[in-house]
Amino acid sequence: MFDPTKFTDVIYEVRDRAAWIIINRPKVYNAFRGQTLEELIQAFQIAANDRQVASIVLTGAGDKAFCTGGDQSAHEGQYDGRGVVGLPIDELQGLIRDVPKPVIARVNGFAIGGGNVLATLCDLTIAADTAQFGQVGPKVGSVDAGWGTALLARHVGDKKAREIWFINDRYTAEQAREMGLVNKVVPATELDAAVKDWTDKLAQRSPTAIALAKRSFNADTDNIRGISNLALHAVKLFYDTAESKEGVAAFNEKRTPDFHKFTS
Ligand SMILES: CC(C)(COP(=O)(O)OP(=O)(O)OC[C@H]1O[C@@H](n2cnc3c(N)ncnc32)[C@H](O)[C@@H]1OP(=O)(O)O)[C@@H](O)C(=O)NCCC(=O)NCCSC(=O)CCC(=O)c1ccccc1C(=O)O
Repeated sequence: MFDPTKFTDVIYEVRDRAAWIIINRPKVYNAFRGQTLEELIQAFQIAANDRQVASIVLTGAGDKAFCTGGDQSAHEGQYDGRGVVGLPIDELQGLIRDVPKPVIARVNGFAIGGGNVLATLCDLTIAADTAQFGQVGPKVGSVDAGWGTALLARHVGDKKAREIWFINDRYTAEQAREMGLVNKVVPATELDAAVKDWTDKLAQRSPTAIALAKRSFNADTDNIRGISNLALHAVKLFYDTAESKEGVAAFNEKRTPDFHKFTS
C-alpha cells in the first residue's frame, strides 16, 4: 500500500472517520502537476480501502485556493506527468466518481479551471463565503470537456454552463449555491465545523445504502465518462498547437492572450 507520509504535494489525514485529502501547493494556488495527481490518486485509493473511513474531504491548503487546475508553469504543450496530456487527470476524476464513499469538496478559496471540475465531480460541496468559482479554459488555451461541461450542465443548467465556459466570469460562493454548484455556504471561520457536522452525520449512516445511492446517481450520468475520454484525447492534440501555447504563455507572462489570428 502507499505511504502518505512520503507525499510532497498532498497531505493525507484521517479525522473522526473522515479522510482529509489536502492539495498542499499554496504558492501556486494549489494548482496540480503530475506528482500532485499521482499522490491524489494514491490518497483516494487509501481512503477507499480503509474500513475506518466513512467519507472523504477534498480541499486545498491555506485560505486562498481550493485548486486552480493544471499548473501552468509545468505546462509546455503537454504537462509534466504521465497520461494522455501528461496528467493522469482522467484517473483521478474517475476515482472521485467510483469510490463508494461520499466525497465532500471543502472549497476554501478559488475553485478555478480543473479545480472547479474537481469540485463539480465531488458528491457534495461546502464553500466558505470567500470562495470563488469559474472556468478559464478559453482564456488559457484549454478545455476540460465531459465532466467539466456536461456534468456541470447537470448541476447548473445548460445555458448557465455555456456562460461559465464561454464568458469565464468568476462567481461568488453564494452565486454558486444559487445556481446549484454548491450545497452550503458558511462564513470562512465556520467552514471546518460545517464539514465536520456532515462527515459526523455520514459516519452514522449505513455505508451500503450510501454506496448504492452514490452508484445510482452515477449510473444516470455515466455516459459523460465517454465524452471526457474522447475530449481528453482531443485536448492532447490541441495542446500541441500554437493557439493553445499562446494561452499558456500569456498566463505565465501575465498578459492578455492574442487569439485573433486563430479565428477560423
Ligand atoms: C486563480 C486566479 C483567478 C487568481 O487570480 P489572482 O487573485 O489575480 O492571483 P494571481 O496573481 O493570478 O495568482 C496568484 C499566484 O498563483 C499562481 N497561480 C494561480 N493559478 C495557477 C496555475 N493554475 N498554475 C500555476 N500558477 C498559478 C499565479 O501565477 C501567481 O503566482 P505569482 O508567483 O504570485 O505570480 C488566477 O490565478 C487564475 O486564473 N489562474 C489560472 C488558472 C488556470 O489557468 N488553470 C488551468 C486552467 S485549464 C482549464 O481551465 C481547463 C482545462 C482543464 O481543466 C484540464 C483539462 C485536461 C487536463 C488538465 C486540465 C487542467 O486543469 O489544466
